[in-house]
Amino acid sequence: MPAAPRYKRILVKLSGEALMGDDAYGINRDTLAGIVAEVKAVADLGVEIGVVIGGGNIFRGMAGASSGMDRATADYMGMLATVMNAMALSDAMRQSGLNARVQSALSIEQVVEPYIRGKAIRYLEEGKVVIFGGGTGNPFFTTDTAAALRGSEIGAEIVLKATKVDGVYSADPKKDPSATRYARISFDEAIGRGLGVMDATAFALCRDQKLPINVFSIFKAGALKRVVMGEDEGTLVHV
Ligand SMILES: Nc1ncnc2c1ncn2[C@@H]1O[C@H](COP(=O)(O)OP(=O)(O)OP(=O)(O)O)[C@@H](O)[C@H]1O
Ligand SMILES: O=c1ccn([C@@H]2O[C@H](COP(=O)(O)O)[C@@H](O)[C@H]2O)c(=O)[nH]1
Repeated sequence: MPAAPRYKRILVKLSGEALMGDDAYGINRDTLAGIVAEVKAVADLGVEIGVVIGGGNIFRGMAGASSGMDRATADYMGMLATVMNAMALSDAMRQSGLNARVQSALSIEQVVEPYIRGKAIRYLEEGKVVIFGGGTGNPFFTTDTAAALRGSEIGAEIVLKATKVDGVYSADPKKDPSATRYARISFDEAIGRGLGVMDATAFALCRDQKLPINVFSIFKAGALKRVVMGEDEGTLVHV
C-alpha cells in the first residue's frame, strides 16, 4: 500500500518573490506553472490545501515607505499586490485542472469573494484549494503573519513556507555564504537569534498556537510533496 501523507490539512505560504522566476519583476508564467504542478501533486494525494500568497514580486510596503510614502498607504498597496498574485495563481490552478477559490482579507467584491472562515473551511472539505489574498487585511503586518493566522483559523496541522531558500540558516544565506542550515530549530531559538527568514510576529503566533512551520525551497522539485509525506526536507520550526 502506498504511504499516506502525514498531514490532512496544510497551509502553504507561497513566496511572492518566487513567482518572478529569473525576471526582475512580476509573474513569470513558466515559474507559476511549475509551482502549481508542485501543489497539484499534493492535492492529488487528497490533502486539503490553503495558500497564503506574498506580494514581494510586485510591491513591499517597506520599499514604498523608504522612498517617502506613508507606510500604511504603501502597505495597502502591498496587500493589493497579493490579491493580484492570488488571482494569477488561481487562474494557473484552473488551467492545470485544480479547483481553486480566492478569498480576500480586503473587501473588493467585484473582483474576489471576501474572506469568510466558515466558507473557506467548507471549500477545503470539498477538496478545493483556497487562496487567501490581501494578507491579514491590516498594514504593518506581512503575509508570513497572515499564513500563521489563516493556518490557525482553518485548523491546519502545519504551515509550509515555500520560499527561495532551502531552509532556516544561522544567517541570511544570500548575504553570508558561511551560514549553516538548521534541520530543526525551536520557535524560541529562531526568535531569540533574530533569524530573518520569517518575521517574529509570525513565529510567535505559530508558537502560541503550537503550529509547526516547515521552511523549504519551492524551486526544489518534489520538495513540497516530501514535506507532506513527512520526509526530511528544509527546516522544521517547532515548539
Ligand atoms: N536566517 C535566515 N535563513 C534563511 N533565510 C533568511 C534568513 N534571514 C533572512 N533570510 C532571507 O529571507 C528570505 C525569505 O523571506 P522573505 O519574507 O523575504 O521572502 P518570501 O516570504 O519568500 O517572499 P514574499 O515576501 O515575496 O512572499 C530568503 O530569501 C532569505 O534571503
Ligand atoms: O497582512 C499584511 C500582509 C502584507 N502587507 C503588505 O503587503 C506587502 C507584501 O507582503 P509580503 O509579506 O512582503 O510578501 C508587505 O510588504 C506589506 O507592505 C500588509 O501590510 N499586511
